[in-house]
Amino acid sequence: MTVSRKFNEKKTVSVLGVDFSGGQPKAGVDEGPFQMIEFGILDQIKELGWGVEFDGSFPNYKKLVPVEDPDIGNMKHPRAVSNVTRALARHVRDSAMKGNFALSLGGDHSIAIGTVSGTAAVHDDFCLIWIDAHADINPVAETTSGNLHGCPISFLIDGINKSAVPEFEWVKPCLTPDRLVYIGLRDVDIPERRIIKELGIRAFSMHDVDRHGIGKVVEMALDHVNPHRNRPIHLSFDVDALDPTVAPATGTPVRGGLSFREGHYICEAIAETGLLVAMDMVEVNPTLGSDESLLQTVTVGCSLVRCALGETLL
Ligand SMILES: NC(=[NH2+])NCCC[C@H](N)C(=O)O
Ligand SMILES: [Mn+2]
Ligand SMILES: [Mn+2]
Repeated sequence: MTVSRKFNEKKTVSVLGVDFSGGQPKAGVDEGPFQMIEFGILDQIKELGWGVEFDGSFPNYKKLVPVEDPDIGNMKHPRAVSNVTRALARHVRDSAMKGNFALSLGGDHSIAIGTVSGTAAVHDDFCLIWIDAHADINPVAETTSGNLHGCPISFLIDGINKSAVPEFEWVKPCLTPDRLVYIGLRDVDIPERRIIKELGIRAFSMHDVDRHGIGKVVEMALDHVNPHRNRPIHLSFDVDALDPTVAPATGTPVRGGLSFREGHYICEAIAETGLLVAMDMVEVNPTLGSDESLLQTVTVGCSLVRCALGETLL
């Protein structure tokens, strides 16, 4: 049975700028939200007919980064990631509670520990659509890089991290494997492959995009996580899902990614469902590469957000 539910009736976006880079080693990704705001994302959202709630003094996440933060096992900056994502989870939850669309501008992808937890606190039957070159589901005991932006989903699904990390005890597993789907994968680590297989997580790699075309892939992805089109959707978009020729300014680029149109198509098709309640736009690193590649990447990040808010729907 298809239950019709209405989201976003308020048509208001809470914009959360997450100036955080501690989930990976390259400085600059914390500048992502400033750049997108400078580029005019707030006015662009208003022009689409949405109200915008934005706390201009957002560069507060950095303040939550402790001075001393030694590794725990292989994990780098664990307390910083925990503190920031914990605060962010509350902000996203409070926004969702008000009936707002929660737009989180990163920052590296570790912030999804917080954004997804925040969505889950209000929309317990949500599904998660993860657009990325990477699977970001490394168990913290098995990450070889130790960078927590490669691990966020391992905290969100019960049983992936075998032993509890006290610093992250606040994170409640809030997602089931059947409510997660990936699109764009092409650089997946060995432990990640095992988990995807073991848990039966549906993953559409670039190979699948080539084979079926993006239209069919998005349809299959939605049929899987949202068969009755009644679950609220959280979209977590890592800009490195796009091909590096389209989005060069990012910390872990991987060749052979989504085209400009494929990336935008995903956002448009999800917007069309009317079920999108939250979005993350992450891994935009304006300090990597030339001025031109910075502008290109910030521009594409903003236009993906606009498409997810319905810009290109007639
Ligand atoms: N959000 C990202 N860009 N993640 C990249 C992760 C790369 C690699 N799998 C790692 O765990 O280190
Ligand atoms: Mn990635
Ligand atoms: Mn990612």
